[in-house]
Amino acid sequence: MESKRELPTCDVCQQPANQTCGGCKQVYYCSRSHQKQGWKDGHKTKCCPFKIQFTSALGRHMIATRDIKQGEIILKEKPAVTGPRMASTAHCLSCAKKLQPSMIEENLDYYKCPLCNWPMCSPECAKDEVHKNECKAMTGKGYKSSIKYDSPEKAEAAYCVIAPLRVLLMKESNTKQFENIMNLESHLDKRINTHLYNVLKINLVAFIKNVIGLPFKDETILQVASIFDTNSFDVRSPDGTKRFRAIYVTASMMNHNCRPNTRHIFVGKDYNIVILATVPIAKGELITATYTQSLWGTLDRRKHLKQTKCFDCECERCGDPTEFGTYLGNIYCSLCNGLFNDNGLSTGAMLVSTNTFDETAPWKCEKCDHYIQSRQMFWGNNALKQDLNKLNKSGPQELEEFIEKYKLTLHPRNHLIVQAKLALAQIYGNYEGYTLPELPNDLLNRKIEICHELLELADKLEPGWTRFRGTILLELQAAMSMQTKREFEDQKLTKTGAQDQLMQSMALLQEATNILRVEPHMVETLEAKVKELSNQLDTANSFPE
Ligand SMILES: C[S@@+](CC[C@H](N)C(=O)[O-])C[C@H]1O[C@@H](n2cnc3c(N)ncnc32)[C@H](O)[C@@H]1O
Repeated sequence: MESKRELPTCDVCQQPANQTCGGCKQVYYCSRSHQKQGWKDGHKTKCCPFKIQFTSALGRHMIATRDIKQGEIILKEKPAVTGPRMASTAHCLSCAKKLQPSMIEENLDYYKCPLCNWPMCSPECAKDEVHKNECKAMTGKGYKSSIKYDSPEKAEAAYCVIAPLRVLLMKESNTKQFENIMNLESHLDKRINTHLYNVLKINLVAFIKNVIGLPFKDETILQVASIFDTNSFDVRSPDGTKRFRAIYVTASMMNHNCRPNTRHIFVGKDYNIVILATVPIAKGELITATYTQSLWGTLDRRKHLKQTKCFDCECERCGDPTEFGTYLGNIYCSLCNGLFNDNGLSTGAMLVSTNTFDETAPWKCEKCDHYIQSRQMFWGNNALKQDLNKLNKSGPQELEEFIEKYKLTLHPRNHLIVQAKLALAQIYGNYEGYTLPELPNDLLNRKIEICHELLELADKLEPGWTRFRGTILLELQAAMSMQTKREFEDQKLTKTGAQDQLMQSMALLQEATNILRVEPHMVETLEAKVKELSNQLDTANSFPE
């Protein structure tokens, strides 16, 4: 016999109901008035287009409870706790600003909190609420920081105590939030015997127990450090002067995917996180973020995820030896190599991993029977990475030479070549001596060509409304507008041709604006760019036919 389906009931009066909340599609109401009442009674703070589920393979993760549109805000959340990074150069403990030493009593030193002696940016910050509890806990036990800062660029390990201390002090001051944080995944069992955690056992545990005298077990103290390592977001102010770690309890329920469907930004003076859908997300789909760099090859991404987040990524991209046909992490086969097409690019075949989920699996040529061991790939990759890191990136010359030097080994979309091209896209058009008006036509064309390549790559690896796409679109439209101006002045373009090209630039700028206008610090720049391009269009329109 068919079982009777239970009728949904109204969240307010528990009577049968047939209307759902439009925001989450999870809660039912019998009428419009009860929907309004439910909203006021507290649904307002709980309504969201996702739910948290659990599976043994993925742990807790976010699932869309309704279709989510591209660009839609999925979640806005305050940080549960913030703190300096594990090892940090001198940063203010309150506002997180990177500090510069100044002359204090004839010595180059930082301004320090008069009570606990940690470097701060000002007396106001020393008195700030964020710092109050830890300052009291330290000075109450007669502790004063005595770190000797050798250089403003040297990261100090002593900072590792601050963020865990803030969480542990919450047990008394904000018990609910303390429990929320302690409920997060830590992977302490996998981290506890690593070198870093052996150091923390000596420094952090001794500081919390012996110096501050807090009655926590060693394991609880290390668990907090491990919760930070697993869940915290790296937060930076738009101008790059402030940098810290923050835990957002709900946002940290987003699992990782190497082709994510969200991005996040931080807004307001409290650095609230805003999670945005970069592509349309269908009801029932996982809502994912990336914990690594999208422009790294699979070997590097999986290694980073294993080391920092303690899991083996088995997403679709990691499972595809060509990374959706981009060959981002691949190199040419040294036997098949040597043939070129008309553009001077190698037409050789690629070496691909025989099992991307096994980092020890050999790599094989797609055309011939040539194999190499995975460790050769690792070594080669690392050697070239070091080569790239050493380059002078204040100008284009060494980056262009790198691309030329490795064109027989690395595909034009190999991640190292892509990183060099990304740097070039910024240099051409922006750096001194290479600003758009100064750029010769061949370099202007080079910038445009690189921007197109990068956008194509982004479509495959991190599609949709990502910050990467928004930024490259801005670079491309600026270069294209300059190209149009020059071609029109050189009479290579008719008035209609110029108008058409400027309209294409405007379409790119519109898309960049749709992507980036949610970032408050971008609004002014975007408005200025729209105004500039509109003026250029008006000028073109005013020319006689
Ligand atoms: C920020 S937490 C995400 C929430 C976590 N799943 C939980 O249950 O608390 C990060 C951890 O989630 C797990 N995780 C995230 N993405 C994953 C994925 N794609 N596959 C397997 N585990 C994943 C890993 O254990 C990782 O260290």
